[in-house]
Amino acid sequence: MTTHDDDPPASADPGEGLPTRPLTGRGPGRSMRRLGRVNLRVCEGPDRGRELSVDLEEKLSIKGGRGAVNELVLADDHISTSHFELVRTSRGVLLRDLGSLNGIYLGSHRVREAWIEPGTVFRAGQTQIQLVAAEAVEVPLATTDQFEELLGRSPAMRAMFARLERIAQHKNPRVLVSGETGSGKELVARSLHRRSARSAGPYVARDCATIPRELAESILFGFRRGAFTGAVADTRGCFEEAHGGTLFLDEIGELPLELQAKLLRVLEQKEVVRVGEHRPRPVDVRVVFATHRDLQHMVSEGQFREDLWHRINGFPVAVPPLRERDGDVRFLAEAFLAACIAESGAHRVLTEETCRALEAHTWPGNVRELRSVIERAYWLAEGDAIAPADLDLIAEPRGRGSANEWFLHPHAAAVGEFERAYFTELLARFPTKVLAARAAGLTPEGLRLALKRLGLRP
Ligand SMILES: Nc1ncnc2c1ncn2[C@@H]1O[C@H](COP(=O)(O)OP(=O)(O)OP(=O)(O)O)[C@@H](O)[C@H]1O
Repeated sequence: MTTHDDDPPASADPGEGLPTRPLTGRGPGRSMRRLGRVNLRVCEGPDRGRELSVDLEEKLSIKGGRGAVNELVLADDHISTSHFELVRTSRGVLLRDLGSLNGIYLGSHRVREAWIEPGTVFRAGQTQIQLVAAEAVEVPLATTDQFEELLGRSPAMRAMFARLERIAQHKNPRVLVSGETGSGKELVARSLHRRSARSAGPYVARDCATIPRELAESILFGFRRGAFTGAVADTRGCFEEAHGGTLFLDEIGELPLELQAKLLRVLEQKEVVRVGEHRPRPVDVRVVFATHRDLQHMVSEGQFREDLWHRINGFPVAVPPLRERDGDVRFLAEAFLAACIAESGAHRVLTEETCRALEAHTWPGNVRELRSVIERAYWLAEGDAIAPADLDLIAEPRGRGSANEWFLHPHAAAVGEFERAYFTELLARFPTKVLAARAAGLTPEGLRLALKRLGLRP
């Protein structure tokens, strides 16, 4: 996530390297050791002898498969286009099957995912690959527990703040923010804008998942009066609205393929052509993209343009899931509670037991879920102290409790819990919300409303 940013990432243009400035200007940055460079060697199969060395600090994961977009491109016919990945986690290197046809094997065991150590050999198709080394690197940490509106005191978040600080100073970085739903991607974009030299300019946010397909081009690039039925006046698109500032394009993976080509042109030429016009209009916009999907995987599957992926992936920022932020649940809970008190005046406190219940929870809806749990508990609590029962949480990891455990909770809480687990899993399984809605037997609007009701999506 956070890098020694003196070196631009491999996918960035020359000259796009991040400036080497102090991290916050509020004292020297500290650092932590985190998994960094990973070396792989192909020891058996058509690519035998191939070696790969990747900085996981920058790349976050290494993918292997036959598709050209993988870091480790393999010629083995028994390997899928997008076969496996090695991911940096707080526990080490996680090997994960990406839904391949023939699977991955550790010895004779087929595994879906496993933590592997240097020296481990795994097999994909007829190819054997060894994790030769996994080295720790020193990662700078911000010395504050806040980056504009983003709060966090865990090392994972302070490492991200340090990286954001450097990106914010950059003239025109291409930032791709990834992270689970509700983890704070939009807040990253807004905070980057506020910290940048463009902060006096406009900040415009658009969620590509909610733009109707037939209107997408005119919403992004604008249209001329009379260009289509209902186009009653010349109208700017969001690129023009964000001129001089920042445009945040959320859920970029949901943009239809034909529009991805047009978007790429706009990014390269820095000008838009409104629907119904021919005249290009210059736009000076810093675009921050976000996704909760694995875009690289989508590229392998032909669902996302490879050239656009390279174009937008200049500076990847991975927002860690809340469950990987040591100490942040309590810190954020107290901050959200303080905001409720400031707004309505009634004093409440979280008991020690309540804090422990919050920390035991896995937070599939991440910070958004935590925020809505605290806000709900604040209003439901009968006395000054917010008790664990006011949280309406089930202590077991979501969706994995046995049927017997569901009966220990009131019907409404159990159903809500099930629904949150169901929709979180649904979103993780399908590349687009349209497909997710279809699988759930809902309209896209029905899905949106359900997610909103459950506090899983805006
Ligand atoms: N680090 C943080 N500090 C304070 N508030 C946060 C933080 N991260 C997220 N939030 C709050 O959590 C909610 C969800 O954040 P946000 O909308 O940025 O998430 P997201 O990842 O963009 O969600 P989605 O995937 O649904 O688009 C917002 O209310 C936001 O203010």
